[in-house]
Amino acid sequence: MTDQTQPDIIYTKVDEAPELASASLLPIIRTFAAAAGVTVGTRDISLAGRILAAFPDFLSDEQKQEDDLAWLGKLVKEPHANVIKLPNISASVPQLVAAIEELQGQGYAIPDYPYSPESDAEKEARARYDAIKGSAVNPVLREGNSDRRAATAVKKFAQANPHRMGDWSSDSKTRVASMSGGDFFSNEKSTTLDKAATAKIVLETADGETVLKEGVSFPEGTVVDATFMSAKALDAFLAEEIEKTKEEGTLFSLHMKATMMKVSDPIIFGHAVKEFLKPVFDKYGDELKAAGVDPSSGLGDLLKRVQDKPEIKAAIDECMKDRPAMYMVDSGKGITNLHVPSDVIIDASMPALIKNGGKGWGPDDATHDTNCVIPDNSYAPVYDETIKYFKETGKLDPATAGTVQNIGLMAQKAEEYGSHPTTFEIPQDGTVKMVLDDGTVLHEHKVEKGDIWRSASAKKAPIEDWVMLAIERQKEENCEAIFWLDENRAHDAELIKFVKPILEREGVSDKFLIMAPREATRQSLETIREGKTSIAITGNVLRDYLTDLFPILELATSAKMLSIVKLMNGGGLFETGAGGSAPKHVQQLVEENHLRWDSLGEFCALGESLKFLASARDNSKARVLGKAVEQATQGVLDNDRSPSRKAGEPDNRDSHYWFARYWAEALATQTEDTEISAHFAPISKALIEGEEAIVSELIGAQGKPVDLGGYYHADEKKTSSVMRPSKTLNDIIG
Ligand SMILES: NC(=O)C1=CN([C@@H]2O[C@H](COP(=O)(O)OP(=O)(O)OC[C@H]3O[C@@H](n4cnc5c(N)ncnc54)[C@H](OP(=O)(O)O)[C@@H]3O)[C@@H](O)[C@H]2O)C=CC1
Ligand SMILES: O=C(O)CCC(=O)C(=O)O
Ligand SMILES: [Mg+2]
Repeated sequence: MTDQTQPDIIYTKVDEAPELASASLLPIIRTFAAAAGVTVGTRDISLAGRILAAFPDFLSDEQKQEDDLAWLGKLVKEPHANVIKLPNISASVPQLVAAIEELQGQGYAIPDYPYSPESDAEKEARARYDAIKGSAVNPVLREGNSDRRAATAVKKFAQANPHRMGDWSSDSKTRVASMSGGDFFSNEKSTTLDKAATAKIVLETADGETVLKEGVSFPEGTVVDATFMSAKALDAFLAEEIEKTKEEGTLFSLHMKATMMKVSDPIIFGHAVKEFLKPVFDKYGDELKAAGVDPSSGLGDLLKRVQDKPEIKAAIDECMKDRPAMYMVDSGKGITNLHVPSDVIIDASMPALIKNGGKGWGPDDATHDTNCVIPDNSYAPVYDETIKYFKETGKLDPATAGTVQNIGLMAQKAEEYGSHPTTFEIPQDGTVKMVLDDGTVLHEHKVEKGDIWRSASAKKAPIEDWVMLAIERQKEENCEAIFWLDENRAHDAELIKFVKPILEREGVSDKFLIMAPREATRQSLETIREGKTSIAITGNVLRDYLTDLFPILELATSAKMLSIVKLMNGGGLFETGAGGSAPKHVQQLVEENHLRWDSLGEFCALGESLKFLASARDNSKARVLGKAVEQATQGVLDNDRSPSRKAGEPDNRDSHYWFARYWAEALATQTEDTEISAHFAPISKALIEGEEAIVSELIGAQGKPVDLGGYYHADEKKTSSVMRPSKTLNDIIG
């Protein structure tokens, strides 16, 4: 990889709503950048693209696709990397299967997803699909720690235009339920290695020793954790909460991260499906198994598989009558919380419920108080405390609230999000041991069949980089800064041993607090209620949770966040917002040709990427472009040009027109680079003069269903024609 062969900026091709938005925005970015000699390339990290790249041996030469994720994985370790990363699908099994079927229907002869692989070929296909499953992109690209916050302009806009917040009442029955023991939190052990080591993980049983994993290598200074969740304790807890929910008259809801915790959380989700339908599984367990039912694929998949089994269907209906009402994903279509493991994702689902005053949607298409089941106690206290705080003090006022920024430990697959290769569903009662090459038993746990055992780790260099990033950010903001670490949790206690000496060495110990997540939650909420800023310095999971929770409370969405990954080898990865790919937005576009996706995250990331290019390569034209992007973003906010939610009103495409117009205007009127101003003067003029035609062409396109030629692998030409319906605008952009 050399600078000469590579575009200055790589913009990622993704899925769903952000990819639709790119069809309209990327041509604008490319045209504008080209005028300043900046090149923008694309690399495909979409689910369909990653599937095709994994099966070259099943495809014709024209169908073959390069493995762009592997290419990007190398790029992010190079000092000149400059990547704009949009959110992509982290696929659950049902999503993966749907994408495979769509591709097969388009003539790509890839293998079916083998649910229970038997032959070597099936095992091989399954291994390739498993590598694509879940959050398979972010951990590869995130070779640095995370800095997420609302840009000042975005925060000011939210304060001036506060969104609606649901009221909280002190007698709300909404609550968080977590296990009272036997969970990952209570079983955790953690040690920091004083020298480099290689470990194996074994299960000792009455029948002998099974090697679960070998050759797990750790550099010196790695914090290595091991823990497990007891299957029995989990089932007892779920059974009790189902009963309690019914007594309390609330909605039953389960909040997991089956995408990012792609091994452990689908298993926990499966336990909930099984427990909810316990009488059915007790009576028809064998038949369900024979029909290929895997509870971790959800109720939706189960119902499909028993379509022609009236007796089981009747038993399910009977059981459901006796169960509490469920929190719904789509009450109109009967899609429940337990239908698909990737539908309810905790980072987005809990904040949305909290923003709505603790109410979830029920099967009656009305909102109700909800029991939020989050089995493990490691991070559930954050939501529990938030809910308690709002019950006590009432809702937050976005017009006056301050902001919580985040510095997250993320690099090199830090903590739980890197634990997939070392997570196991225990096949037999016994003892799991993690043994180092010198024979030391690092960790051991007595386990039972079905328990979920896992080891997670965090490396020294990323930890140190994270603490230094926090120090830098605190200096910049000069505000409250809290390490969300619990001295009574094994892993956190190890991290504190890194944090304290660095703070002392840098002479800044007095600028930082160290608080357990529950206490830090309350403290931060009190701080922002006073209109002030707090920096949350957290591990990887809380990075994920908090950068949806606080933005959703403060700005209504995490899509508007600035999300910077300062790559450890010097490059920059600029993520667009902190949220996902908004499948509901695609549904609306397909039905009524209105895309409510807000590209503010893309605008912010583009500005940062150009500024980074300017300083990393001393490129003054990129600096001019970047500054103008900031002005254009400000223009979109000041003039309220963000997309509306309703068809017939300005949408994502309109916001891109205004972004282009303000960008061109800023470039035409700046005086730093006369070549650029001369180039953009006529473009700016054309965009201003074309307003009436462009706006009416864009609005005129809305209101009718559209065909994109696919969902996971849409037709590029069709998508482009849907997303670029204004001839006047297209003629100007070229
Ligand atoms: N970085 C990444 O790559 C990430 C990927 N994901 C993936 O995204 C998919 C969907 O995840 P989900 O949990 O539903 O979360 P999403 O963030 O995609 O959606 C939740 C809701 O947030 C709102 N929203 C999100 N982005 C925008 C935006 N740009 N403009 C306006 N509103 C927005 C929408 O609300 P409304 O419907 O009310 O308009 C949306 O329905 C999954 O496949 C998941 O794995 C999730 C998080 C991060
Ligand atoms: O990688 C994913 O699946 C989700 C990422 C995410 O939610 C985040 O980084 O905030
Ligand atoms: Mg997230």
